[in-house]
Amino acid sequence: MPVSTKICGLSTPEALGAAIAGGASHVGFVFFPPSPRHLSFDRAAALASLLPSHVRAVGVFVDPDDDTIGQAVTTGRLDAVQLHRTSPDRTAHIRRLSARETWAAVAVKARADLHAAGHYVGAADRILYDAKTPDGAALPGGMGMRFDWALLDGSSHPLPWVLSGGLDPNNVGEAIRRTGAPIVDVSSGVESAPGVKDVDKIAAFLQAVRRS
Ligand SMILES: O=C(O)c1ccccc1NCC(=O)[C@H](O)[C@H](O)COP(=O)(O)O
Repeated sequence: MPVSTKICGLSTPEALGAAIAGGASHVGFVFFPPSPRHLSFDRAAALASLLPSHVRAVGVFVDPDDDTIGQAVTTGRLDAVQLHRTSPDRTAHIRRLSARETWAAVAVKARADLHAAGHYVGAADRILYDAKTPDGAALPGGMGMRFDWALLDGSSHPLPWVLSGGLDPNNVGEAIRRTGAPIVDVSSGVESAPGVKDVDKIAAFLQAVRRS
């Protein structure tokens, strides 16, 4: 089964083009003002209009309120929503409200953190295992941090899942072999500076996934 790839935090047509040309299955648009990747809904809609129908647009949010989700879904062409720091109850509510495939981010540092995934059964469609960022960090993701992939050994994933956190063109092949991830997600590993995507790194990442 080929591994799918989400390139997250895109903000220019050039980077979007590299993701599409390299075979990404998903692209991520971040709606979180403190992030260097933050987009307005209009900007995201303009980018989404460039996507072929087989590439899915994922809106990335941090515990969003209903208005934010409503605006994002009506303005942009979002196929899915990805929720960070959002409780299972809120996640279930947003899934109903948005009528979109819903991904719940689970922040992982220790094996006990994996238990949180089970709480999203019935609330989310997919779990995104991401590295836990330090207490007080400005962002819950997109910081190039990875967690110990061995923590996933023997895991019976309660939902379809995505591997994220600190992936890059050099380590993604090993990450896929080690974990059996069906989908991998990357942001800062394909950037030249925070929020600045590098088209060559996007191409190299997608090539490394294809070769894995
Ligand atoms: O990327 C951001 O700026 C961001 C901001 C707020 C919430 C989530 C965010 N990113 C989530 C992602 O899906 C990233 O792709 C994921 O955390 C992996 O990032 P990286 O370790 O930099 O590859």
